Amino acid sequence: MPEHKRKKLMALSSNVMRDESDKVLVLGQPGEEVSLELILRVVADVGLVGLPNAGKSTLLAALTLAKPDIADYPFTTLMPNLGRLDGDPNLGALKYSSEATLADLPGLIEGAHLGKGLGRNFLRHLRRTRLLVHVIDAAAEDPINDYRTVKEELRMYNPNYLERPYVVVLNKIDLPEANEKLPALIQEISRIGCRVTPILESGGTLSVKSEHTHALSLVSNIEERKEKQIEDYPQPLAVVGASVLKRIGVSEMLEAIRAGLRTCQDLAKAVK
Ligand SMILES: Nc1nc2c(ncn2[C@@H]2O[C@H](COP(=O)(O)OP(=O)(O)OP(=O)(O)O)[C@@H](O)[C@H]2O)c(=O)[nH]1
Ligand SMILES: [Mg+2]
Repeated sequence: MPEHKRKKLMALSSNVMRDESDKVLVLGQPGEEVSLELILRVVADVGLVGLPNAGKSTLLAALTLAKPDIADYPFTTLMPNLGRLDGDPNLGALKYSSEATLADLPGLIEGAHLGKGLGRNFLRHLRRTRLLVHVIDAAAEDPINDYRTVKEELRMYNPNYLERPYVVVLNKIDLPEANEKLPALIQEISRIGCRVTPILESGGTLSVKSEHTHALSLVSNIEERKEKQIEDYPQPLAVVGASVLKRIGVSEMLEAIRAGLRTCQDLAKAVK
């Protein structure tokens, strides 16, 4: 380095010194240490939710090429699994617009929003989904209670999740205990999300309104100030019985999911 440049450099910095061979050395500055926690959120169109062992991973494997672990014990899935749903071939050239990514999440249990089971960590993965699919083991002792538990956990984590369009799959109908109660379950689940709300009409007469939750905006202020219960959120777009393991009702289920995705697209267009 020419002498004049070296002088200039030394004048500019207090951290400059020379070694024996007259080389200019610039002293290092103290470094900075940072520890970063990066939070990953998967981007999927459809989120599969349900209690452990309901058959979420089996469903993902039935509809996509994903190969998630499937086993007869709870909490088989510890991290979300993703699978790609092919576009609907009936749509011809529009086929690709009907492709979707499905996320199979770990099972939820009561108290998950407080950290029980696998906790609330994976619930964030639902944030960017457009459609939810509730997977219920219809052969379980009390499937309605299981369904309510999952909805309640979603509500406690983020009430917006209950506003999201959803389809309910009553799984394991190959088992006689599920098959027998299927019609009653479909009826009961379709009803939840459709509270019969007494409202005061403008004339002051009391009437009963059994419409979609959004009608609640009409309800008196006192009613509105109360915390929303799961009955006050939208009804399912569809409730279907299936056995994803034995491939019974899978095409009907797929049609319900595709129709749900179309509804989401229409809703998104309407908002734009
Ligand atoms: N009989 C019957 N069994 C099923 C059906 N679908 C899934 N199973 C079984 O139910 C068990 C649980 O299935 P998984 O797909 O691992 O359930 P999961 O909801 O992903 O469970 P977690 O990952 O623990 O939340 C497995 O033994 C499956 O073979 C079905 O339609 N009928
Ligand atoms: Mg699983």
